[in-house]
This record gives sequence, structure tokens and C-alpha cells, in this order.
Amino acid sequence: MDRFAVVKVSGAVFDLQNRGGEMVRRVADQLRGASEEGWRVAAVAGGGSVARLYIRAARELGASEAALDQLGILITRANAELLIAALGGVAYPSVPQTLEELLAASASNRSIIVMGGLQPGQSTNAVAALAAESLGAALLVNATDVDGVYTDDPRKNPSAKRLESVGVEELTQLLSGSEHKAGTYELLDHVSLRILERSRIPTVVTSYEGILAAIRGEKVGTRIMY
Ligand SMILES: Nc1ncnc2c1ncn2[C@@H]1O[C@H](COP(=O)(O)OP(=O)(O)O)[C@@H](O)[C@H]1O
Ligand SMILES: O=c1ccn([C@@H]2O[C@H](COP(=O)(O)OP(=O)(O)O)[C@@H](O)[C@H]2O)c(=O)[nH]1
Repeated sequence: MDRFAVVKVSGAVFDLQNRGGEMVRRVADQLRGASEEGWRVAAVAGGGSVARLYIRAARELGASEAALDQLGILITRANAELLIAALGGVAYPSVPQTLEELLAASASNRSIIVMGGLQPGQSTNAVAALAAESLGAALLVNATDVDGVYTDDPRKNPSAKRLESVGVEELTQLLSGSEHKAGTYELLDHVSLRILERSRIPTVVTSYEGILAAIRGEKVGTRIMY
């Protein structure tokens, strides 16, 4: 039976305007390392600042929230194509757009599959949770642009402390204030939290520099407890 790790890759990795594809390559190297150590990987690419640029412009043009989400999904799939390019032959060559397509891709001999969004009303964190459920993943790594879950948003509250572990109920409370609109869904959205809870998916929130360390079981980031 294949041992799958699902990795949600922060959209910040695809903010190409600053450093081009350098962060994409560093993530690809970690995913390749995991596959060389016997893991199969399903990666989910986030939208990042390009998705937010399109969402903001389309909102000003009067598009519906559902249309904004759909636009965000298109950008996440473009980001997924970038990660596939960086991975070369080890990656499944196309971006699954449904869970059925993900399962079909998992029947291939490629050890790494990369996808983006699925449907409006959620974020790529929900996609990662659903992918983990569908694949019976042994681990979900939420590789974000901070190194774990903090007692408060560390970007707003410098005295926030990083948590070694957090219960899913406590995490739900902690994130209850975040908006559920296209382009927001900060850290983990409501959909993903409920899916993680119902299937008790072993999950680590860490930075996108700590993906391989998290897959190896090293003590990085924040573990979600059930
Ligand atoms: N309690 C918290 N712990 C850590 N980060 C938090 C917390 N609350 C809000 N955040 C914010 O969530 C951001 C990560 O969420 P998001 O922007 O959706 O990243 P991603 O690109 O990984 O999806 C962090 O940069 C941080 O500013
Ligand atoms: O299944 C999905 C995945 C993503 N999105 C949209 O695409 C945007 C970009 O995805 P996300 O916010 O998860 O990216 P990141 O936070 O990693 O930049 C989201 O805000 C949503 O608007 C969506 O509607 N459905």
C-alpha cells in the first residue's frame, strides 16, 4: 500500500515577482527528497499574491464571490504547473481538477502529483484535507509562510508564541475571526478544519522550508491534535 503525504504549498512560494522560481525549486527539491525516501506525495499549490491581484481586480469589476473563487482556482492551477515543471519526470504531467482525477493519477507510476483548487467556497487547505481523506494519507503537511500555529497572528502580534501542538477545537477558536471570502481563508479555513477533525488526519503546520523535515517526523512546526 502506497504511503502518501499530502503537502499544501503556500501561495507565497509562487510570488514570482521577487525571486522568480527559486522558492518553487526549493519546494520541488524537498518533495523529490521525500519521494526518494519512499513517500508518494500529493502537493496542492496555493494562489499567492497573483491570485489576490486577480481577485481584487475582478471584485472591483463586479464579479460574484463564486466567480472570484473560480478565478483564484485558475491561478492555483497555473502555480501547480510551475511546480510540475520544476519536478520534471517524477511528477504526474497534468493537474487533476477533481478528486476523481486525483485518484486516477494516484494509480499511475508517478510518485508526485500536483494539483490546485477544486471548487468555489473554500481554500486550497480544504483541497489538501480532501485529498488526504481520498488517498488515506499518513500525513498532511500545511507548508505555509510562518513556521507554525501561534497564539495569535504573528504578523500582527509580535508577542505571539508558537505552539508545539494545538487541539482542533482550540485551533477553530483561534481562527474563528478569519474571513471566508475569495482570497482570504487565512491559515486553515472552516472546511479544512471540519474535514481534518472528522477523519483525524495527522497534520503538521510548518513553513515551506520545513516540508521534508515534517515528512521525516522531525520536531518542526505545530502538530494538530484530535
Ligand atoms: N494563529 C495564527 N498562527 C499563525 N499564522 C496565523 C495565525 N492567524 C493568522 N495567521 C496568518 O496566516 C497566514 C498564513 O495563511 P495564508 O496567508 O492563507 O497562507 P498560505 O499561503 O500558506 O495559505 C500567516 O502568514 C499569518 O499571518
Ligand atoms: O478549492 C479551492 C481552492 C482555492 N480557491 C480560491 O483560490 C484562492 C487561492 O487559494 P488559497 O487562498 O488557498 O491560496 P494561498 O492561501 O495558499 O495563497 C482562494 O482564496 C479561493 O478564492 C477556491 O475557491 N477553491
